[in-house]
Amino acid sequence: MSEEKLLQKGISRKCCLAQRAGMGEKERHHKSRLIQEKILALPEYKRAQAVMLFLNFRDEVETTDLAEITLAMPKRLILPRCAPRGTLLPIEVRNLRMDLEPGRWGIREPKLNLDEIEPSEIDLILVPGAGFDLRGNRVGYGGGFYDRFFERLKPTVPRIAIAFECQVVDEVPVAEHDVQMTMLITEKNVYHFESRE
Ligand SMILES: Nc1nc2c(c(=O)[nH]1)N(C=O)[C@@H](CNc1ccc(C(=O)N[C@@H](CCC(=O)O)C(=O)O)cc1)CN2
Ligand SMILES: Nc1ncnc2c1ncn2[C@@H]1O[C@H](COP(=O)(O)OP(=O)(O)OP(=O)(O)O)[C@@H](O)[C@H]1O
Repeated sequence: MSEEKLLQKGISRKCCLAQRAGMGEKERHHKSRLIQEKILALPEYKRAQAVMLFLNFRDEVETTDLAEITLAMPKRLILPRCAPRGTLLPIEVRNLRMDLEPGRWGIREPKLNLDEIEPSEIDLILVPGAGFDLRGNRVGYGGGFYDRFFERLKPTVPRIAIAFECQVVDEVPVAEHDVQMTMLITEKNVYHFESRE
């Protein structure tokens, strides 16, 4: 990635995260609930048998209840574990109280003794991010974890980003490796993106 692109991404990330950090606890909780309701109503979610979700850390959209609901449906719940060199391991979780431990950065991650699944088993992936634009571009925390992981999924798997409306900006800088989102869910909207291909 070019020096300039890296710099642009850094600025965009900081800007979006500052917006998100400006929200109060109550506001975040309320908006997270609205986002969860929108996800539960999606045909893509209803259809999916195996859902890859993430558990929120820092001031992200809260996803713990959605994880519990997914297990209760019952659907298969897959959570990411960070591994070296920007790799995400998809691990199946059956019990949120028993199966998690704090990983790098304090993110709640599946324990390593649990089953790692094949990415091809995933029907739907819910994606975190720092900022998004309305073309489906995403900027994350800069680890490149998700872009690398998307390459391992079936191309038909919907990539559904979750964020607060305040994380949506006019334009997010894009690099060659960046994979476009299929949808973005905020507390206000469900955005569908057309594929660039
Ligand atoms: N809830 C959740 N889980 C997730 C992600 C996420 O965005 N949200 N990730 C999405 O990819 C991965 C974790 N990615 C991360 C990448 C960088 C940093 C981070 O704090 N980086 C430092 C700077 C670099 C470093 O220390 O190596 C920083 O920002 O201060 C944190 C998480 C996998 N799990
Ligand atoms: N598919 C890929 N193959 C090789 N390198 C990649 C790939 N995706 C990202 N990278 C590298 O990873 C680093 C971070 O990329 P980028 O800034 O796009 O991450 P991000 O999308 O913000 O992070 P994350 O997905 O962890 O939230 C860059 O140096 C980039 O070149």
